[in-house]
Amino acid sequence: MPAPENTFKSALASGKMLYGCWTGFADPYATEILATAGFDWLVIDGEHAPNDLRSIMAQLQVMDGKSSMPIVRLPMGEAWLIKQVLDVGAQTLLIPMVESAAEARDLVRAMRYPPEGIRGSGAALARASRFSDIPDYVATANDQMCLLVQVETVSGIAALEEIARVDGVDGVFIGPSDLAADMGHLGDSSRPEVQAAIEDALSAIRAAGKAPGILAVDHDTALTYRDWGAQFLAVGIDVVMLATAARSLRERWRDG
Ligand SMILES: O=C(O)C(=O)C[C@H](O)[C@@H](O)CO
Repeated sequence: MPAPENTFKSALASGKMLYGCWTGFADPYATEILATAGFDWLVIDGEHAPNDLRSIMAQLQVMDGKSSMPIVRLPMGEAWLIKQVLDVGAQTLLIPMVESAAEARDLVRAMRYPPEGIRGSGAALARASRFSDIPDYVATANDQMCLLVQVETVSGIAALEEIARVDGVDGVFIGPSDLAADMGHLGDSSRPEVQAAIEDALSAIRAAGKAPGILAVDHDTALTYRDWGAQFLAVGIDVVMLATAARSLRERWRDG
């Protein structure tokens, strides 16, 4: 029995449009609710949400068997972190702040067992192998790994084509907030020069034969990014949805 199919990787390769949502509560109960909404994918955010290895694992557990496919974002692309999160069952990783093809190649190797890579072989006790219930897990896991790199700095954009063409990079996510910040427009990704950079980047990723991804919580902006070629498109953040709805409800009763 081989390693479980990475259905997100398969869907990405099919070219299908995939709509996603960010999860930031770092709680399996909230993620389980979100997984009933019908999104194609959910990001379990280990960069900007208070997640740790156990909370990431708990969210992977509640997503098992759901139609929404999990993507785990790590705070940085460190090999030891990648080893741990793959062993608890992640198959698709989103790694922020990638700025060179060399970094991307290192990430590909960190996600794969030898000889293709350096992933430590501890599958015997790992959730990923169903605790050794998948006897040929180590022999088949590499093919199910899906790497999404985030390009979100001026340096990263300059190296975008080389990064996208790295064998083993399945998709490139453009981070509008961090890119705007690095371009000198902290907090404002709507600036024309930032938008131009995003449009060119999404096009270049497609030209390299890889899947472009991005996030936009504003509906019209998300439509624009889809028109510009985004294939895995995040259209919401759970924390923002709750906070916005709660404040709006209270405002409706402000004057009784
Ligand atoms: O730079 C960005 O934009 C992203 O990487 C997405 C954000 O990190 C996401 O957390 C929403 O703010």
